[in-house]
Amino acid sequence: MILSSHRRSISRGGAMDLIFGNVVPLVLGSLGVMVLYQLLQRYRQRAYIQDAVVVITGASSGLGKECARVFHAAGARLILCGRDRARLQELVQELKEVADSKQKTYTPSTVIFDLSDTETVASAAEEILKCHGHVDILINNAGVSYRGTILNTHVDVHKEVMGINYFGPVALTQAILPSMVQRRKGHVAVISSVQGKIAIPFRSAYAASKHATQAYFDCLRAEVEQYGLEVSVISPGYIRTNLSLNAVTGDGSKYGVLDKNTAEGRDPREVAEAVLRAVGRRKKDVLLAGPLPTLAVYIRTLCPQLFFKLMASRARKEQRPKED
Ligand SMILES: NC(=O)C1=CN([C@@H]2O[C@H](COP(=O)(O)OP(=O)(O)OC[C@H]3O[C@@H](n4cnc5c(N)ncnc54)[C@H](OP(=O)(O)O)[C@@H]3O)[C@@H](O)[C@H]2O)C=CC1
Ligand SMILES: CCCCCCCCCCCCCCCC(=O)OCC(=O)COP(=O)(O)O
Repeated sequence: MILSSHRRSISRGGAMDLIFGNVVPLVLGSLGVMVLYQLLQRYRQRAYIQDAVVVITGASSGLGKECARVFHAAGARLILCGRDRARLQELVQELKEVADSKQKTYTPSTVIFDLSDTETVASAAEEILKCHGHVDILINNAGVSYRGTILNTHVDVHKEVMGINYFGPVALTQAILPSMVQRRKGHVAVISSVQGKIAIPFRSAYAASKHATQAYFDCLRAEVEQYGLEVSVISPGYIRTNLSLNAVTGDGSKYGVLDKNTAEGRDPREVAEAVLRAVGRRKKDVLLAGPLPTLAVYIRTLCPQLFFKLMASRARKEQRPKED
């Protein structure tokens, strides 16, 4: 009896030795490595953005405006683009007044142009390049959404949405790209959408433009890696902005409604911070969405038949009240 209790205490002692001698140092060591890795990542992210020349399209409102605020606070030399000179100037004034003792910040420049006019996009790109002689990071953010049934949508509306969301960013990217290739340095980011990965009913023009965006920038990433350039496709879910208010409908008129999904969407500031992290960490493809849209993306890939059924039932349900 005494012997067996002695053996038990020896084996308990052995287990304690194992835990304190091996497991605890291993766990603490791993935690330490993780913390160090995180600190290093944060340092690299800060260094990447500080002093970088960052172009943001659609900076006059919503996510673009918040991106301007967070990239400015992170020390970027901003070039803010949009159609509305007065609203961009107001933002520049606001940013000028924000002084941070810890971070060196710069007064942003502005370039005014309409993305749907590809002729002016080329001259706008020249103006952008003249600001600091080069561009480090181009963030293609501007965009417009759409509401309507395919049956009642004029083909010109599809062209309008593709013009702003697809051909505009393509024209701007291609006008700036040669200078990035020449320097063997540069980063092109684009704000796509969950709808660049799945297509939902009554969003044909918008979802098509975002799918095209995803495909174009995936091709670009593959083609420019050899020159040391980075490409990030960022795909958010609903964000609390004016996107639904500004959406176009099938006849080309403005939708003008703040949808419930948009009103209850993520805070644009939070999304802008996630964009800063994604760009700072040179992420190639980021889905910034909740569990349900993320599940929908997986179902579309792994079980397309189920996805198509779900979308058809969604279309029937959404249309019923309007028809009644
Ligand atoms: N809100 C959401 O739920 C989501 C948004 N996104 C994407 O985020 C991006 C930003 O949209 P968000 O901030 O939400 O919406 P907003 O409507 O608030 O902002 C859109 C911006 O795009 C600019 N823009 C629109 N048309 C043109 C044009 N022809 N030429 C130049 N600029 C133009 C607008 O400028 P102006 O002020 O002159 O109209 C505005 O600054 C878009 O690409 C959108 O698809 C992605 C997922 C979800
Ligand atoms: C048996 C399992 C069932 C699981 C159900 C999953 C199906 C859920 C469908 C979810 C659809 C999500 C759509 C998300 C759309 C979105 O976030 O879009 C972002 C935008 O770009 C918003 O633009 P909009 O103009 O549409 O407001």
